[in-house]
Amino acid sequence: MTLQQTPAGHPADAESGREPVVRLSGVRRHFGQTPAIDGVSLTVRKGEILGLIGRSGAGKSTLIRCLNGLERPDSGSIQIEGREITKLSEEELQPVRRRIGMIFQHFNLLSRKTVEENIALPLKIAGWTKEKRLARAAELIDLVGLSGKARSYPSALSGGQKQRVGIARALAASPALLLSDEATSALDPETTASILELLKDINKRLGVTILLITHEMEVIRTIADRVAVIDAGRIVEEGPVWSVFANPHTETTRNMLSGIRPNLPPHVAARLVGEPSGEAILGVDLSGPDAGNLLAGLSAELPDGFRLVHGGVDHIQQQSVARFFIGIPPAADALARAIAYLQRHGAKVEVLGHDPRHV
Ligand SMILES: Nc1ncnc2c1ncn2[C@@H]1O[C@H](COP(=O)(O)OP(=O)(O)OP(=O)(O)O)[C@@H](O)[C@H]1O
Repeated sequence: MTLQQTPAGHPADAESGREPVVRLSGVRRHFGQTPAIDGVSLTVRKGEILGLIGRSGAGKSTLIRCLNGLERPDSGSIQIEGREITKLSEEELQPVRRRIGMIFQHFNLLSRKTVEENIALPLKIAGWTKEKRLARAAELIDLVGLSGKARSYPSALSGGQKQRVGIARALAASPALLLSDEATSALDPETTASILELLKDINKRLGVTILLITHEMEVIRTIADRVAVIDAGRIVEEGPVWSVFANPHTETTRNMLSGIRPNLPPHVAARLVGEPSGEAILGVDLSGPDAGNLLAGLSAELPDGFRLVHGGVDHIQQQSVARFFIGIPPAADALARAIAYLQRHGAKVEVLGHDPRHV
């Protein structure tokens, strides 16, 4: 069994003590026979970053539209800061929408307005005076690292800078929730990293709650506290990011993780056979403080040693998450000893087959 420890002081510890900003319960939305959202229950708590990940067509956009009242669910409950929104009129929805700041994949900036005007726009709509709007915009321009760009137009900005304007605009009216809809999907890896760092920094410094919708696990890995996986309109898995990475329970999650989690190299997998012939190839998963020392201990346990085929130790939310593929030589009791040792240390072990090339 893989250890399921929660690191001391991690946000997940305090989760139950924090009030929900968003609470969905049994939300359904069908389009004809197609269930876009099929009974989703999900809570985003104050101050956390929840990553919602799913493939194209999984139901992410429909969920966002239900959250900001653009779409009404067929059934179920949606609460924003404790207020049920599913039955509200258009007019009653306005103040609720102002509690949600949104950032978009293509930034949605007004090209004829300057950076400060774009940022101040939600405040103009909310009735702030010009003086207050510009003071708030100046504060936010500094916060998102765009000092000196107040009078620039979007066309003079890079993609990353445009998204910084989008973030500042979303934060202008101090929303309860920042809803990020594929906000880094149009950016290169380096710019993505800097935008995610900014979001994390804002979350830490201002305590802003973030719901991050993405189809990229790397985004979740970089900044989320918890992850929920959506597939065909249902939440199929949910938990602290390190825990879901260490021990994904569903095929959907494993597929979404496949690009960033070590896998047995295909050329090795192709030559594995079932009958004991040559090295036994083991898949080993372990998370927690022992993960980094596991192989050193195994080598002391096996007089003929073993072969590291692939894998390593990852560090997610200050947790060590190890995933190795190792070859155990076909010596007398080596396989049984290796499995006993690994399981004694809490690792999840799977015999994947035998490699006749290594005898
Ligand atoms: N207005 C609509 N009319 C009919 N079907 C719809 C409508 N909106 C969404 N759907 C269907 O609902 C399902 C979920 O779609 P949705 O757009 O919410 O997924 P998604 O996860 O956001 O996908 P993507 O990442 O590609 O935007 C899909 O099968 C889609 O075809």
